[in-house]
Amino acid sequence: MTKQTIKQQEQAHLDEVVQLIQQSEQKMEHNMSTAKADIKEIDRTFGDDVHIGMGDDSVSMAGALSIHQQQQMLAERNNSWQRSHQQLGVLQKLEKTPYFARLDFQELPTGKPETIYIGLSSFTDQNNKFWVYDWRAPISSIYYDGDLGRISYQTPDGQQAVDVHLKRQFIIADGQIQTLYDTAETIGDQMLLEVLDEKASTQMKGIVSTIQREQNQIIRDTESNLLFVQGAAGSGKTSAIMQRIAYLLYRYRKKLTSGQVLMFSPNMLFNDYISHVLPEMGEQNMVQMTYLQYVARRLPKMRLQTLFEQFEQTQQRVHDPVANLMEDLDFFKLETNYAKILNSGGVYFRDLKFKGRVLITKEKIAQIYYGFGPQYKLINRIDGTKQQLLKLLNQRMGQEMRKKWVQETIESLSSEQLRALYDYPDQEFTNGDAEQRFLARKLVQKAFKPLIRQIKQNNFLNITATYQRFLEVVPQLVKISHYEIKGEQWQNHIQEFQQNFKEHKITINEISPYLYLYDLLTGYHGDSEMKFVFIDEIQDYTPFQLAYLKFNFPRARYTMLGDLNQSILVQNKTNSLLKEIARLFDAPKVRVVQLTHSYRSTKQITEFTRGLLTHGEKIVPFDRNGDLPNITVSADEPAMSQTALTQLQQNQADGYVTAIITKDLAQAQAVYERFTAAGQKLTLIKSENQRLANGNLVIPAYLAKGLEFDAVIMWNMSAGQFSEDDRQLIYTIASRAMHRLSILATGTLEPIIAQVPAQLSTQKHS
Ligand SMILES: Nc1ncnc2c1ncn2[C@@H]1O[C@H](COP(=O)(O)OP(=O)(O)OP(=O)(O)O)[C@@H](O)[C@H]1O
Repeated sequence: MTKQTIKQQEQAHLDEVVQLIQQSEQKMEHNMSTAKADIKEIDRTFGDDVHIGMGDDSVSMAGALSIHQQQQMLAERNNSWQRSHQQLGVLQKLEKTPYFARLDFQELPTGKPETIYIGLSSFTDQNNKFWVYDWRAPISSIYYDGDLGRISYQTPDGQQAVDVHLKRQFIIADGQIQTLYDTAETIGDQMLLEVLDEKASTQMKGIVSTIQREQNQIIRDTESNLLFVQGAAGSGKTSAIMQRIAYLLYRYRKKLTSGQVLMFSPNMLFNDYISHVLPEMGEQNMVQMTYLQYVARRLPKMRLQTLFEQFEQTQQRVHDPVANLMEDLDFFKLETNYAKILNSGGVYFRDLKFKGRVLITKEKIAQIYYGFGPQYKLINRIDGTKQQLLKLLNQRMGQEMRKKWVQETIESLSSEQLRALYDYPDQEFTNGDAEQRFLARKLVQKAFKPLIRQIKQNNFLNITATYQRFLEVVPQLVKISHYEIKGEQWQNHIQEFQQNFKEHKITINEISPYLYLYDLLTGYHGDSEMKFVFIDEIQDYTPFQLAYLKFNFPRARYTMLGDLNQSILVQNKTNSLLKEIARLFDAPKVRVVQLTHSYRSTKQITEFTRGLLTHGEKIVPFDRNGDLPNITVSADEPAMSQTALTQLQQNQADGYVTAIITKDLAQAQAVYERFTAAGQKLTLIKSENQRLANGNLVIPAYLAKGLEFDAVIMWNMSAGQFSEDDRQLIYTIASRAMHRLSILATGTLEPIIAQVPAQLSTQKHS
């Protein structure tokens, strides 16, 4: 059959499917309008009935019954409307692109030949005939996993073998087949090439139709408790986890809600970037947060270091042994063990005060807390203390009732306020004294309420003093010299913590151990509702933070993704990170997947960026061609600006949107000002709270994390700007470019860039 005839036949099939989808849409619209009319009708009758029932100030029995029935009907109709509305949304998407692949196969050993089509979601007609299969259905996995021939796939009843005869891919737009490929007849992946050649946008794209085999393992993994994905820049880690979430929501659809899936992402800008992917696939978004947000909301009165400050600090910090210790898994363990010591001493308390007076002293509280026997755990101790304190408070009630303020308050109350204190109107008392006592008790009870709340919320614990004490004894618990920390350095650290605390500030390194100690003391066991936790850009987390997350979501299965070549916030530690994390999980349930292919950039850009790394051998570029990266070394800054401007205009003429990426915010700001003064329109991205704008941007490196752009201009890659520790930062910046990469410098080029083999780029001076 000629390609043309095949296309005609496929178009005829597509037309049939589109028509059926349209019929289904009409049915949904009809359902919606009936539901709407019913709702209106019920509303009207509902109103009438209430009116009838209101005759004697209370609703009659008959009225009440029908109201109840009608409310139920109303809810049912509303649900029906909602359901149809949602299904209509899916159908409307499906109508434009009903499917992207066709498979012809035969179940082995004795099945009949079958043909199925695969799309974003399934579509069945009135007779329950499947016209389109959801890409997440078990059978669809043969599209992603296999070539032609014999292959088996996992069904709910076990493995099923099939013989695949045909695997056809389609690009369909608005119900028309643009192109189709039979994968056996193409070299490389044509469809992938077409998709990757497209322009970047401010929203991440779904990759359902071109998921690669190595990515599919990640998406469909249901066995691992820790799935650790190491992948080069642009290898589709983030894309794959978005698909994985959609897959899990489908696979466990009755048991898992999107609220039980949590994703930690590098910054909020990135959250915005990926926020459309799941809704596009007809699923709700998971819960999304940054680590900073997660910990900061536990201490709302403290000011936590921002991402910006954290980045600037990492830049300045050459080698900080104190931070190295505090970021370590050993420190987490040390703290865990310290909790045992706290059973015999070391917990500090606060006085419980009432109207400026100390009602229960901290010494008294300590006596209660440590009065429980050694068999008590911290959680029992705190519970026991709470109970005793509440009891004590109750005993103090009698004393308090005799205080002058009580009598004075009673006298000052209006008769209305007094009435509000009685249990019921016209309450009777044996005599005036009894009434006075009753009122006094009521008043004191009311006044004690905040105190009771404080007790229940553990406010009698002095967590800061307890934490500080912990820091003080650290040198007795561990040889800090092993971490190259001098006694004096540790003392300085404690003072810094104290000083910060006075100013209501806390650093990112301190907040996790601080909260962990609080959790240990109060017996918090974490949120066991969360079923799946995803952590993107894992290389920017410390082992301590990861251990703390694991503690917070003890029943969750974890997917962690990262590129150990791209760590920009944590230095020196990345190689041991995986080993350290794996120690937190059961070895048989840990799976490590390496993604080696890089899809984002052209072959030329990937080969160049690979050259920036000392261990970049494992990165395999996708065979998509473009210009060699161009490097221009200018004599001075004005010349560099001019080169940037010319490049920007060239990119624009070629239809590429450009991001100028700078080392830090100050430089981004300077570029922005200079370009705006020269009349060039540019958006400055200076905070993660911003939205990504369309058009050309200037953005500091730490905010460009995880994003991608048609063209990237790396600003000021001059010698002296960076240190050897910044190799990963430079790699991260360069690997944001999809189609074109330009590198600018003044004077001498940064050595890390200069050592990349000369044939991988073009170079000139200006
Ligand atoms: N299977 C695929 N089909 C089509 N496009 C893909 C596929 N895999 C990755 N891509 C594209 O490659 C680009 C990079 O993907 P993604 O951002 O997920 O990579 P990443 O590994 O998270 O990168 P980084 O670590 O550099 O941020 C995106 O444009 C994505 O759409």
